[in-house]
Amino acid sequence: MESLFITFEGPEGAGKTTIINMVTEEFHKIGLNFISTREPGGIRIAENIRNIILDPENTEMDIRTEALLYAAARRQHLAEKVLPALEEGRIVLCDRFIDSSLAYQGVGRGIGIDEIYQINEFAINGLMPHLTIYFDLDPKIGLQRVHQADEREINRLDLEELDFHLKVQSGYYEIIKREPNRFKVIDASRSIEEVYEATLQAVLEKIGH
Ligand SMILES: Nc1ncnc2c1ncn2[C@@H]1O[C@H](COP(=O)(O)OP(=O)(O)OP(=O)(O)O)[C@@H](O)[C@H]1O
Ligand SMILES: Cc1cn([C@H]2C[C@H](O)[C@@H](COP(=O)(O)O)O2)c(=O)[nH]c1=O
Repeated sequence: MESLFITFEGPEGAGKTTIINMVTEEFHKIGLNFISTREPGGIRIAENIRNIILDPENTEMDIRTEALLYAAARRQHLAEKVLPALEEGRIVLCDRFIDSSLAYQGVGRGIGIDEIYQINEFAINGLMPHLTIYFDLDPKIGLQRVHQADEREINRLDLEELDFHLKVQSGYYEIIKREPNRFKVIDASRSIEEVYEATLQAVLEKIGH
């Protein structure tokens, strides 16, 4: 089977982790050759960078430093984990990728989508996802879910004002408008089961299964 790079995007608490775990279980059952990973993180160095970025105590972090740290974590994760898996012909499921930087740093922080793309181009060297699932959810509902979830630690980005998260959402909408063919938008306000079914269908269709 041909390698495929599939990413999952959306606001806080949209259900990405929940649904990726369910898709992963199904992929194991079907016997697909895949890995499931996340950004920022997925490997030791990138998890260390993640801890620095998301530590609620790091309130003094400059927004460009933040953007560069996400890009650095992305590069290491690609070099160490994603690219080798793709080269071996595997499917890669990734919780967040460059679109998070474009939406959060580009629009949420106000640096600009094109500026953030430029610094990330050095990290990704042309690699873009074949399919990106966007979990569409009102950021207010997503934040409520996150604050109610016992297992989820509240990080520095979660603590941003609602206005920041609304800007992030508008950033995602702008990126989707620019590249409509790469995205599959899924209504994430439905039940977990419904969101899972819609996601699985979109992913299997892309894989040709
Ligand atoms: N469709 C849904 N309806 C109601 N609750 C949901 C739904 N999907 C996920 N949840 C719950 O919302 C919380 C956040 O879900 P999850 O961690 O999967 O989101 P996420 O998109 O990975 O969030 P983040 O990116 O902020 O880590 C969890 O408690 C999860 O059980
Ligand atoms: C990759 C990436 C992520 N972010 C933000 C988005 C979230 O607030 C956190 C990651 O936490 P999650 O629980 O794993 O979703 O980081 C970002 O601002 N820019 C990025 O490039």
